[in-house]
Amino acid sequence: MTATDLPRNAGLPFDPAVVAEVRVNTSAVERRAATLPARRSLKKDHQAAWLARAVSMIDLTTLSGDDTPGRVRRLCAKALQPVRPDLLDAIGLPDLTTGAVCVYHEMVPTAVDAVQGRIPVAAVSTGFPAGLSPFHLRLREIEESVAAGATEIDIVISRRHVLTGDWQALYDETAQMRAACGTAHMKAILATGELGTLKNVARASMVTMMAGSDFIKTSTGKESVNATLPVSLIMMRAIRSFEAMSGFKVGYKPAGGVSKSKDAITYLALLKEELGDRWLRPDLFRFGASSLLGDIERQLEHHVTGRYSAGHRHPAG
Ligand SMILES: O=C[C@H](O)COP(=O)(O)O
Repeated sequence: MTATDLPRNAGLPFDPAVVAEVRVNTSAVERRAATLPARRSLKKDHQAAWLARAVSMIDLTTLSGDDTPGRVRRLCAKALQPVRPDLLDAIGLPDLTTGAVCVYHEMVPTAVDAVQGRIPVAAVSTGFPAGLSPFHLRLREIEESVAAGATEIDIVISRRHVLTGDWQALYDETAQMRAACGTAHMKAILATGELGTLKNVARASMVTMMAGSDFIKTSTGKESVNATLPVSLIMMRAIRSFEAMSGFKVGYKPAGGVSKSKDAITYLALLKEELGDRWLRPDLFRFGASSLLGDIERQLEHHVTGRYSAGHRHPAG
């Protein structure tokens, strides 16, 4: 598990008033998100350091039907040494690893063996990505992933509970999943691209945090719309409200489609502005990404040598 000095989110009893009070000004959110990529709240001179920071917060992911132990071992090797040592030396950084690796349940033993406890192994459990397998089997899958050595579990919520407004059912389901995780940290994937409205994203964020999620995460990477800036703004503000209400800091994980260094920097700038510096650490922030690392390594090489090399020289897995 990632080192942290923070208490885990113990959750709060379900309170329908919290859901009823959620307000979202969609056009203001969209306007603010649209201005972000152009702004420079992270200084350009510090870009290499920010990119290295981003690497330390990647959940390096492979979630494909054709995953093999060989692919997962390569992914883990990359996660343990994500940036070439000569580049790291040149930017004056010591050791660097990604935040975690993220794999399907069946690949957990391979990943656990490959990372040798140096970084956490996260498993997507609970019938990922649709989350429509029988509920008792979803709980069982969590328990088996934890027994196999996963110390982080990325669960998927039942989108229908959001779409039908059954907030109590969403709370109960999430709380039972959190209990099944035991000491493993739980990231609740909202699949925001399937929730219809930003207001639903805000409400689902509050309910899954009340139910004890350690992180809230945007997407499986399999929806037609995955992480976006407006959704991130909404989820970060929900995290801020939840902290004000409960005293607990919950982590944030945008996932799916974040593949460029400049996008990663934009997310970090938003995070810094909305939640502050404490969130800029792997215990409170992760990128769920399969190809972002390759682009960051290219940018770091450019920073050091002034040249770009071909993307295939920096394979992500
Ligand atoms: O959680 C992680 C996502 O599945 C990765 O999505 P990506 O392949 O678009 O980076």
